[in-house]
Amino acid sequence: MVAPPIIRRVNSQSIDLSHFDAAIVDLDGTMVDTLGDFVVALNLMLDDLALPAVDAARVETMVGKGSEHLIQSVLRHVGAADALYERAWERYQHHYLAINGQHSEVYEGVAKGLAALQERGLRLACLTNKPTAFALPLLATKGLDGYFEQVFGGDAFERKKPDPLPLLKTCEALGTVPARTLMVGDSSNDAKAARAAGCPVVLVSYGYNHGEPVRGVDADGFVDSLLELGAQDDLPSSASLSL
Ligand SMILES: O=C(O)COP(=O)(O)O
Ligand SMILES: [Mg+2]
Repeated sequence: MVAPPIIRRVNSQSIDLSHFDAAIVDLDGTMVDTLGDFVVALNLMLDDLALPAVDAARVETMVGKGSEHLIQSVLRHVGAADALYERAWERYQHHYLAINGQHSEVYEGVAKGLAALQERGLRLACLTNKPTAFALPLLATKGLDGYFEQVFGGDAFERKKPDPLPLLKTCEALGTVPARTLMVGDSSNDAKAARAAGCPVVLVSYGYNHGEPVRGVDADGFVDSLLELGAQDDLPSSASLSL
């Protein structure tokens, strides 16, 4: 007889932050709405290469798997040859560093949510697929750098999310075990990496999920803001996070 499928318990139980020693927080789409920066830097790059511009709606579906993937996807989208990649990467890096943070906004509830998680005893690391050289100045410009003991970009380890390696390495750096380290992200990339690493995972409802509805992703819970996650015990039970 075929065994019945295991039904994950979702929307049934409030998450208890005392189960966690740390949280690993994603950057783009989770803490900062960086779509504007991506679009501006990419279009300056395309202009330098005499290629047509891309629009924000298209870029949104390509974000989250690191800059290399983003540039390759954009070049393919505008019908450019793969051979242009090296020059495109050099131009993109130049422009991104010059405009980093200028067309981006911190999402509502992020600073308060991070502070609330810390007050509840969780240590924090930021883990993004963005290059570390982009992530560090962005966090500093947005006043978010002080919350994190560790910041790792997409070039910090041999492989990026959705591979579990960056999460396992971040747990190692924090000195925490994956089962007691909560991943907080915005996409299936974060959720897949967390599942494979053995970290529980909560996704925000507002970020970039490769153009797909985020609630279709296999995650342990969804929140509308980081403040909702950090201050959930203060909310009415109907608004509590499910796990
Ligand atoms: O691909 C990116 O640059 C963004 O990555 P993140 O969502 O992991 O921060
Ligand atoms: Mg993200």
